[in-house]
Amino acid sequence: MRCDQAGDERAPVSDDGRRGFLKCAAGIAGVAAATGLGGQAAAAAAADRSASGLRENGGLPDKVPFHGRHQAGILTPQQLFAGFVGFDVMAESREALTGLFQKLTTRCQVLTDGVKPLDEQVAAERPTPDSLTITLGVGASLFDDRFGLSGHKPRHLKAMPAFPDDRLEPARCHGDLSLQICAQHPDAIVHVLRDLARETHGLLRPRWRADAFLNPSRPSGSPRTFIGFKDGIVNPDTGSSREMNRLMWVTPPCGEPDWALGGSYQVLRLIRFHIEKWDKVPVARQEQIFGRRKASGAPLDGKQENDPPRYRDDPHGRKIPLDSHIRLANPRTEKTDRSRFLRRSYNYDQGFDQSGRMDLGLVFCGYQQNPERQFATVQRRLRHEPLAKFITPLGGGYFFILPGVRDADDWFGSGLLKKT
Ligand SMILES: C=CC1=C(C)c2cc3[nH]c(cc4nc(cc5[nH]c(cc1n2)c(C)c5CCC(=O)O)C(CCC(=O)O)=C4C)c(C)c3C=C
Ligand SMILES: [Fe+2]
Repeated sequence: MRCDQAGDERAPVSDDGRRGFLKCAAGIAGVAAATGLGGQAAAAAAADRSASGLRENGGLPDKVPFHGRHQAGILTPQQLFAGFVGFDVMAESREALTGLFQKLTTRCQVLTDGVKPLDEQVAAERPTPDSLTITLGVGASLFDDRFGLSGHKPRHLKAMPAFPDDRLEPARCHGDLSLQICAQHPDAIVHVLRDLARETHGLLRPRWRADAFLNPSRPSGSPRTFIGFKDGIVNPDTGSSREMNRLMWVTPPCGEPDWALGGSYQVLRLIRFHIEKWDKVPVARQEQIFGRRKASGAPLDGKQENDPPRYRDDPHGRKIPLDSHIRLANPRTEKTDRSRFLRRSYNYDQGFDQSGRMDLGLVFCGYQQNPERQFATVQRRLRHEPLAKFITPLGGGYFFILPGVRDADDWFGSGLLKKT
């Protein structure tokens, strides 16, 4: 089957409920998969790292390997803080663009090895890796006529369209490049941005930025968004390379250019909550809107967070409403199986707006093989969901996450810029 075919699903619907308790191990395996370790070596490395305190760091190594077939920061278990930035490229020639990508490669490699503050008075401090990952994407606009790349655009890359009910602000959308910078402390993200501003001076102009973070698990399990429900409970199995090759990575025969193999599509959506309105809704109604219990995160037909909802036993939606968020987002049928994708979202809080309303919400971040087959299909299913009244998408973009930098001789976009 080609990567863009949505229906005719032959693979069995996988058992999402199993994943929750495997999440930490899957995260570890995910790191191994991302770095090219396979099978027993990965398991041994995972065991080694758990023994050396990996668990205390949320399943994250202090230093996330930079080199690999895929970029870090996708299968990597989520760090606590994230900065998402859209940039325009100011380079004026193909050579300057190549130089920019090479410079970004060097700096990202050095920084993930250990973030060193630029300030002179603290420069003597030992650099700390802080589980930093920097994940680079390219937007459709990079493939215009400036750099001779127009015939080489990834097949499904286009500017993010406005969906019904979106109120997209141009100043918070799109970009030639995207950076997702994730670390265990917010200052690491600022140091990365300062370093890149200095090192790429004149070549990049920021368009928009969203700083975001994970809330702590309360009292346990998946963290909660500001809407109060646990989020990120169900995701594809990052420990399964078969699942990742079906849902995440650009793999043959996707009809994608060769240079793009090993990459992935990133969908970013800055979604504001109308939290004052939401807070007036009784909890029982909120639970119907999501299809899960607010306190435990369990589906309305289950007891625990990781219990899989059993839609087949509830065809009329008496327990889990047919229009609930989880049921529309993932109906768990054979036909909808290939529209699943990996969510890696964070919360934002930007204080109050001019009317005194709280300006907070979600930096929704999804990774997938094909944004039309996956994100957009799910988004269309969610169109008339009751949650839509309480949220407004304001920004974001579609980006293609470049394949990983293989080794010290390789650089971001080498396949694209060398060959074309
Ligand atoms: C188009 C895709 C999605 C958008 C946009 C989206 C927005 C959004 N979601 C929440 C909160 C939750 N989402 C949950 C599950 C969930 N959401 C999507 C997709 C989109 N969400 C998917 C595919 C799923 C998984 C469904 C499943 O497989 O069962 C949940 C439940 C917990 C969980 O599984 O993570 C919550 C809570 C908000 C607040 C929001 C917009 C602001
Ligand atoms: Fe959701």
